[in-house]
Amino acid sequence: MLTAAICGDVFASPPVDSILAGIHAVTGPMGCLLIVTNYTGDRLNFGLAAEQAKSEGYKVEIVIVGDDCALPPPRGIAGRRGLAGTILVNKIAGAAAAAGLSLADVAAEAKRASEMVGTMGVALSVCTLPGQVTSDRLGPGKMELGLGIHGEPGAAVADLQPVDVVVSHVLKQILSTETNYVPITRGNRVVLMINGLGATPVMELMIAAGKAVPNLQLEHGLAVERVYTGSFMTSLDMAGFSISIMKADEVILKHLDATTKAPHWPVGVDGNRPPAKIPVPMPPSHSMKSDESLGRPLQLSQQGHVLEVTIEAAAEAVVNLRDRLNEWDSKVGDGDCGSTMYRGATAILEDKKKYYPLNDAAETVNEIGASIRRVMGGTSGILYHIFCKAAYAKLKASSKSGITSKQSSIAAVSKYGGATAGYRTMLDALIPAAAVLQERLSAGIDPSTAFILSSEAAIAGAESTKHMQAQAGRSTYISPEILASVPDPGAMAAAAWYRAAALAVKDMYQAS
Ligand SMILES: Nc1ncnc2c1ncn2[C@@H]1O[C@H](COP(=O)(O)OP(=O)(O)O)[C@@H](O)[C@H]1O
Ligand SMILES: O=C[C@H](O)COP(=O)(O)O
Ligand SMILES: [Mg+2]
Ligand SMILES: [Mn+2]
Repeated sequence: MLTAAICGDVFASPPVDSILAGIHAVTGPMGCLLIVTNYTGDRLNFGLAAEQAKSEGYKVEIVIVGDDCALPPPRGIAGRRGLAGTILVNKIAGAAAAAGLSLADVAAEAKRASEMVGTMGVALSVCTLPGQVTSDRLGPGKMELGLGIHGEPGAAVADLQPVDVVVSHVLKQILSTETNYVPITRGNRVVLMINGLGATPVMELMIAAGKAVPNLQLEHGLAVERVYTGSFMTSLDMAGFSISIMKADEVILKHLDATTKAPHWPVGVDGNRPPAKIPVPMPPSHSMKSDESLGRPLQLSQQGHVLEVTIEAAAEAVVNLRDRLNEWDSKVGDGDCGSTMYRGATAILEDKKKYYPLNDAAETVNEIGASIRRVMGGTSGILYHIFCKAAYAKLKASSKSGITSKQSSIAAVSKYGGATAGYRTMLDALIPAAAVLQERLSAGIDPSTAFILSSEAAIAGAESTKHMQAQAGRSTYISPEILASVPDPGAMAAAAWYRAAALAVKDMYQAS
């Protein structure tokens, strides 16, 4: 199956450096195919790692899987979520690679497989994030249809039903001719995967499979060629299962039947081969620069001191907001925004003491990006990494480019993330802040007052996300009724660090 799996923190994409370490560890002359589930954080972190690896001379291709059939095509730019159908794509690509196909051919087979598969799930419980209180949103006797595997609320809540009713509903939805998500019609051959979400006994998965097979045959006129039951793609301790259907032909069946060392693949294990041990080189811990002059200066200039205090204040604001960000994200996303931002903020506070050349604003911003890149992961991590890179480029070109560097950071986040004002993201705090800052500076107001006024615009912009429909990120999968009472966590985080930075600057100028 796979040669390597790159893990992030719970529900967050791994950071670019972890992905690069994986690529470095396993890529030979034939190249490397990255199979990525369709989440913003995954797409961007894997995308940047792939670009970096290519620039180092590696051959890398990416296939993105979005097999979710639970929701109508999303309003915004996020696309369909990657679910358990990805496991079938992994198996097919792995067998194609093991058969000696070229990188381009393996990628083409994986892409074709990803277009043949659809998935939908039903949850009987909400999963528990380590260290967080489990949501009680699912009352007794209820189930969620069309779940996401990251704990976000399902597409619909319904009364518990007998398993045959549930299975029949899910199959209809996957095979719907309205959404036309999978190219499966009567008379086709298919494979079926019943995937446990973490807390469903094998016996119950078998019962679901026992209902699904005759339903596919009799109701939908399909030949069921293979049935896989097991816990392949889980959501921590969630009870429930998902069903994936893939259209099958000889090539797909051959790859699915090929032997594999993967211990949990239910057929084809030919035993007795221990997993290969692959040495993984450690990624560099801060920016790739070998420049000896980088590192914390012994003597801070006045500007260096201001920068240090500002960074501290901004990072501490994020640290203090962790639990509330997680709480908001658990309602309108997957509950990890606070933990992801916290990882970044604590790394910044730690690295600042050793690595940040605080007298040089441009290089310091670059080092902040390096701290973020090393530890954060997730959508926020990669977008803040891009934010810092763009600011660095601008500041390096001219040390007086404070406001234009902010604008080009925002433009870069918008370019790569695909969102803009009104999409219900961090940009709804940052864009109004940059606009007010620009306006006040042009009006001749002193910079620290302009900074304060613009931070008020950031707070107001973040609060205004409560009234926005989501067009980017995970909130696009959440119903408008839930969104209406909760602000976008990424916007609140951006407003909080920006406001704290502005207040710190004001305090320092007032004191001097
Ligand atoms: N395309 C995007 N552009 C800008 N910001 C985005 C985008 N998608 C999501 N976000 C921001 O990211 C925040 C969520 O961050 P995080 O929890 O790290 O993401 P995830 O868990 O989805 O990887 C959202 O609240 C939103 O502000
Ligand atoms: O399994 C988690 C996925 O990597 C989610 O990615 P993301 O939340 O960072 O977009
Ligand atoms: Mg996440
Ligand atoms: Mn999240």
